[in-house]
Amino acid sequence: MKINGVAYRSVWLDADGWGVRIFDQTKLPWMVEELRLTTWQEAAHAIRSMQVRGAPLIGAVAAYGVALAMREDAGQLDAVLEALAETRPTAINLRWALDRQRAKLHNLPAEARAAAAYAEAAAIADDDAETCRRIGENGLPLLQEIAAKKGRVNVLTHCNAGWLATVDWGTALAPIYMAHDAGLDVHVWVDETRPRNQGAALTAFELGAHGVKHTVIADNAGGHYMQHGEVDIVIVGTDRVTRTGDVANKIGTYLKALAARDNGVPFWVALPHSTLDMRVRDGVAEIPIEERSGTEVTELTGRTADGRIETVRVVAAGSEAANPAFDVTPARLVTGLITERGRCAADEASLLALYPEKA
Ligand SMILES: CSC[C@H]1O[C@H](OP(=O)(O)O)[C@H](O)[C@@H]1O
Repeated sequence: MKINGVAYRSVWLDADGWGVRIFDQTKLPWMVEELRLTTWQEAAHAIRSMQVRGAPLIGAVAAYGVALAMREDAGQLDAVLEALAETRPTAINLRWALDRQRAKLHNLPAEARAAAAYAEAAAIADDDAETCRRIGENGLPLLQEIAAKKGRVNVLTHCNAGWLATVDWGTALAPIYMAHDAGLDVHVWVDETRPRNQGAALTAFELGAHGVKHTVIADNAGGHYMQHGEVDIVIVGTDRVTRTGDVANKIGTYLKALAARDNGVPFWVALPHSTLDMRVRDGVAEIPIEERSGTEVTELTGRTADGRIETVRVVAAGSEAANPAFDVTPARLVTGLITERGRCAADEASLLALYPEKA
């Protein structure tokens, strides 16, 4: 997508053909700062520190991390795959991308691994960009249907599931970009998404850069707007969908789904094939939920009036903080899933009808 009229992906190969470039998303929206990754350890740090985040993007950067490792020492494949897999536990795309690299590289001679790893990483990135574009196409009719009835479409989204969470286009935001580009009057309620503020910092930045009307709201305000008929549809991304349609996503998603159900607001989840985990049936019981540092809750980073980026403590001294980074929305609260292959109900039969090869 575009920043100041210039088209970008969220991860790309540097001009020298081996370094990997990303945006440091911990600096957005205050600074648009590119980083050049040259080692697998730097890729791992970028994922762990959330310089890059978002399930599909995590997978793509990990795949390039494997390529950087093979360029350095092709004999370290198993150790690097294991180390990258440990960077973040919830988004299944990380495992999916690493499994693809393992399958591609494991039986190759060492001298062939680097070129093959870079080719596979590029294929993963290209697959994600095209997959997300098709998610946009398959989600667009949902917005067109609302617009036909009432003119303006008010969408609520949680966290950031835009192009900064994927290689391009995004998942939840892809239909919104396409609706905007098709001339629909679309407005987005952007959950700020405490504690890392991916909504306030990243979704708002993306939508603003694309000219999409949006309003940032406190996470706790979404139910109020649904009660007052201000939300026509909720569309969120996801980090893992089980074979029964349970949805792991940023903490707070479950509460939005409850409010949506209570107010008769459709609750849709957008995902690429790489986010499906058909090994899991019960998402609440089986999906590992990442516990991040409590300092993400007790501290807040922002820009001062004179332009300095500062971090301040926002919690009483001495108080502890807990910080689960995701929750699981049971399939029963999900209206439907938007995928690159079409839309379907959040249940096993519907998913297998779309993805028969995953039976
Ligand atoms: C398109 S996947 C986006 C998904 O990933 C985010 O988590 P994080 O920012 O911690 O990587 C969030 O759950 C988004 O919905």
